[in-house]
Amino acid sequence: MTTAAATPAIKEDRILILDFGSQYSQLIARRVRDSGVFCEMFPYDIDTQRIIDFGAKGVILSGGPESVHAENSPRINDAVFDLGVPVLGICYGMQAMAERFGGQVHASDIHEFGAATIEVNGHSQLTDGIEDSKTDGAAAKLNVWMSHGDKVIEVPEGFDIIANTPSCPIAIMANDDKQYYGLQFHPEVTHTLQGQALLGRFVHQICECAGEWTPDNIADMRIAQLKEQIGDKQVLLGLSGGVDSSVVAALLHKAIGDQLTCVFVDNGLLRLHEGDQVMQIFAENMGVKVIRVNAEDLFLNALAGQSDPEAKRKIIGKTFIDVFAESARQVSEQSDGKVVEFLAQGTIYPDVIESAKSHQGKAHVIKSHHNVGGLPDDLAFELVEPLRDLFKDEVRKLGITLGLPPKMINRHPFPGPGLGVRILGEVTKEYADILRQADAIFMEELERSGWYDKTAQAFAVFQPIKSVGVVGDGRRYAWVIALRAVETVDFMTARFAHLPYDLIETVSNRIMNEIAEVSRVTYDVSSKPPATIEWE
Ligand SMILES: Nc1ncnc2c1ncn2[C@@H]1O[C@H](COP(=O)(O)OP(=O)(O)OP(=O)(O)O)[C@@H](O)[C@H]1O
Ligand SMILES: O=c1[nH]c(=O)c2[nH+]cn([C@@H]3O[C@H](COP(=O)(O)O)[C@@H](O)[C@H]3O)c2[nH]1
Ligand SMILES: NC(=O)CC[C@H](N)C(=O)O
Ligand SMILES: [Mg+2]
Repeated sequence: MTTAAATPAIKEDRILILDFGSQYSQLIARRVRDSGVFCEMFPYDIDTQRIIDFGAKGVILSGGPESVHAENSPRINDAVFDLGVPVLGICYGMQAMAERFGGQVHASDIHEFGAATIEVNGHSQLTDGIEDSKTDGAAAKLNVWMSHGDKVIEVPEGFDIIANTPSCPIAIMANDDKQYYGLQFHPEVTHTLQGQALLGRFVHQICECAGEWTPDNIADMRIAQLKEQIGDKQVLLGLSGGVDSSVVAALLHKAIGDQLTCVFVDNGLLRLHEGDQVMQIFAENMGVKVIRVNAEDLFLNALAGQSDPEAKRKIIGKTFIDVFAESARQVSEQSDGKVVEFLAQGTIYPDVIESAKSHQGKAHVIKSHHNVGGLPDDLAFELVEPLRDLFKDEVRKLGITLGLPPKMINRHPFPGPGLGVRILGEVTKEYADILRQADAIFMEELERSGWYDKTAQAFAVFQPIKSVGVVGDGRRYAWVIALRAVETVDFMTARFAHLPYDLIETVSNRIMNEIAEVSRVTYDVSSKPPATIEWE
């Protein structure tokens, strides 16, 4: 029974975003969450049942590249309007709504792109009192950001024209009775100065969502959801000591106490002394039961001879599950034979998106995160993934609320496949030992120079190629280490960190001097996209 956590009966007030393919759709989600309201985005064509089950208090229809006049262009599922909740259409979303209710949309190839000032002449619940500037007696003005070719030229019955620009006669339309609204511009981009105010007005006043998407409330809500999902059953949590699984541990500990057993797997692909550190932190800070499994041989044997990145990820994902299954048997034996039905993981939203298991869009598989795309099809557990819809910065805030130590919260992420995806090609213990030493030197110097906290993630990568060097008049023919450091907020895009040359020089000299098996060090200057953060 491989099941993603089902939508629980206890729900926070929530907004449904239907994505028609705009480049800014993801920003709508961020803005709504920033105003304290939970939301999720789905492709415009998801099943009717899912639209109903989501339990939205309001729906936002995104923009999109298509034209409502084009054959087979996307249409709004009528189930949206049957929900009886307010609907906000943005750009394409507005045009599709106008067309649906009998208005007229004028097709054009010419694009209006960029800043525009609109005049607000009409009144609506959405817009009244929201303005950038107003002189007595004159129309209120809004500075907005447009990106469209088509435009609505006649509003449907029941709608009023609220605002216009010289080139766009209907920049805002509103039907206050039904609470349907259309914006031709993009409120989700920061160039629309009152964009956050308009979205806030929509979700709070019009949809009547409470501003409960705050770390305190998220914690309470998730704990209640976990109690409901798990009942009196036993749960096994894969605990890596990273931010995500530590936050899950804290949530589960609060929700179900000693029905929780954590398993920390030493897969031989961890950083220097990591196993001991994790066990120590958890014994000291968390008061949760943790089993440590030494599975280095198991992982390295399974990986022997494998050099394809996706194959390696799948093997690691499966071996993790094998270890979890064995631990579950042991836990079950120790608790009067009660079967462990649930496996908890610290899966977060970017893991899901990049493994394309998302209900969020039709994204391509970039890489199979071991805990999502790398899971076997015949998983014998029901998954518990309370962070599956959160971004990393939201997880960190939640961790602080739950009282986790800042040192744990501010750790750089470390991928489950660990050094397995930082040793390019085949993984061996020899390579892992060399890489561990190089990585430890890099971390030490980052900490010492204060750059650890200024970068979002940094690590060393083992290159299985040899390069010639000269040491003490002798020839050295040895391996190459790459250093990687990035700046990013959400790990979806990243810029390589502009570390000072002096720091890179210190690290490079130390690595080549202290590790005889390394003859050369390089610095990775690739950003994401087009590169990814990890090399495999
Ligand atoms: N060594 C490990 N032992 C047990 N479970 C693990 C291990 N490594 C990863 N996992 C599981 O896989 C999940 C995803 O790993 P990932 O590295 O993305 O998250 P994390 O380690 O919790 O946090 P971070 O991203 O900050 O490293 C973890 O949350 C955890 O449930
Ligand atoms: O738990 C994980 N399992 C994985 O299989 C995995 N692959 C990448 N990452 C981490 O995800 C973030 C984005 O990485 P990429 O740009 O390489 O996709 C970075 O923070 C990566 O370290 C993983 N985490
Ligand atoms: N940004 C959008 O949603 C654009 C909508 C539509 N494709 C247009 O050009 O008008
Ligand atoms: Mg990790």
